[in-house]
Parts: sequence; C-alpha cells; structure tokens
Amino acid sequence: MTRFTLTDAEAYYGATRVLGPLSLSVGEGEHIALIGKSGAGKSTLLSLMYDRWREQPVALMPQALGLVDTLSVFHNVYMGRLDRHRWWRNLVTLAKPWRRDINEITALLEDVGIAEKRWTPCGELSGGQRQRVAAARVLYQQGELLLADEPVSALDGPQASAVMAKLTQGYPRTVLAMHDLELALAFCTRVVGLQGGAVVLDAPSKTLTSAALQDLY
Ligand SMILES: Nc1ncnc2c1ncn2[C@@H]1O[C@H](COP(=O)(O)OP(=O)(O)OP(=O)(O)O)[C@@H](O)[C@H]1O
Repeated sequence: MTRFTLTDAEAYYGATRVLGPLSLSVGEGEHIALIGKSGAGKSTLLSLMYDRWREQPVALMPQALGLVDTLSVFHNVYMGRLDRHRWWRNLVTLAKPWRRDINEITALLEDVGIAEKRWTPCGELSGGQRQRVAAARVLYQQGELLLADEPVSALDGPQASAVMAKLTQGYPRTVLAMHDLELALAFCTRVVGLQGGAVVLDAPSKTLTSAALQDLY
C-alpha cells in the first residue's frame, strides 16, 4: 500500500452521497487519467484526495486555476513556493524579484510557451494562456503527487501535448481529470473511469483504446 491510498472513501453534498465508497491507490510512476462524463464525480474525487493527503507534498491545479489577476505571470508562478520562503523574501520579491528566481521561472514559462508574457498581469491573458501559467505554477511547486482538473482543456493540440508531457515528467505521480481520451491514453499509464460516483473501469492505458472508453460517455 502506498502513502497515497483511499479506502472506502465517500463524498457527500449535504445528505446526498455523490462519490464512493471507493478504494484507490496512486503508486510511484503512475499517471492516472480520471475520465467520465460531466457530473460523474471527477472533481469531487480530486478534492477528496487533496483533503486527505494535503499534509504530504501534493499539488493541486483546480479547474478554476486560482490565479491572482492583478499579479504578473511571474508572481503567480512564484506563488507555487510561497510557503517555502520567509515572509520578508516574499515581500521583497513582490517589488524586486531575485535574478535566480526570474531565471528559473522563465525557463518553466518557456517550457509551456508563455515566457514573453512573464510581466503581464494574469487578468490580461486568454483562457489558454492562464491555463499554461497555472501549469507552470504547479511545475515550479514540485512534489510527490499532482492532482489536476482538466489541466489542458483550453489548449490546442500541440500545446496540450507539450503541457501534458511536462506535467507527467514533472511529478512522479499524477491524477489528471481529462475529457480528451487520445491525450489521456498518450500520456497516462492508467485510466480510472467514473460513472455516478463509482469506479467502473481501472486499467492500464496500454490495454485500452479511445473507442472502448467512449462507452463511459
Ligand atoms: N457544490 C455542490 N453541491 C451539491 N452538489 C454538487 C456540488 N458540486 C458537485 N455536485 C454534484 O456532485 C456530482 C459530481 O460532480 P463533480 O463536479 O465531481 O463532477 P465532474 O465529473 O467533475 O464533472 P465535470 O466534468 O462537469 O467537471 C454531480 O452530481 C454534481 O451535481
């Protein structure tokens, strides 16, 4: 059993159970695509995992992204490690970032193709640009597990592939809620399918085709 294990987990909204009971482990080297139609419980399962495991080095990239619109792209990415620095260092960075941080963050922004916007406030970016900033932030954060809710839904084909490659290389374990089945099979090692809050499929990607996964929709 890994440190990232759920056993008979359930989630409720009010008195209504919307997820589980389900049991699931995320092992080292596993990249799990969480698939299922809208309302199946993917976001609820990601939230539950984050709640249970947040004391460990877990990063969350939520669907709403959680960017601060008035801050620059650089500063939004820097926030990925805010809790690792002293308060005065964060304060100074707000006005005058350290060259080392600028270089490190610029390299990550180059990886996701948005380095030219590094000093632009996030409020002035398109949906796809915002998604790439949020991806750069979790890549900067680092950790043992990444939970991401539709991390490439606003990106075109080549950009989506590039970001999926970075996210799955950047973390030893990922759980990614996805709607693009081809991308899920190309970059994830395992597929977990949800239906009505229950796990109805759990199989290695190499045994699946996107046509077979259509049954979940
Ligand atoms: N705040 C809430 N209050 C009550 N019910 C909720 C709430 N959020 C989600 N639900 C319900 O929980 C169930 C699972 O929703 P969830 O958002 O986890 O689905 P999802 O698979 O992530 O969908 P999508 O692909 O549309 O993001 C749905 O039936 C939804 O109506």
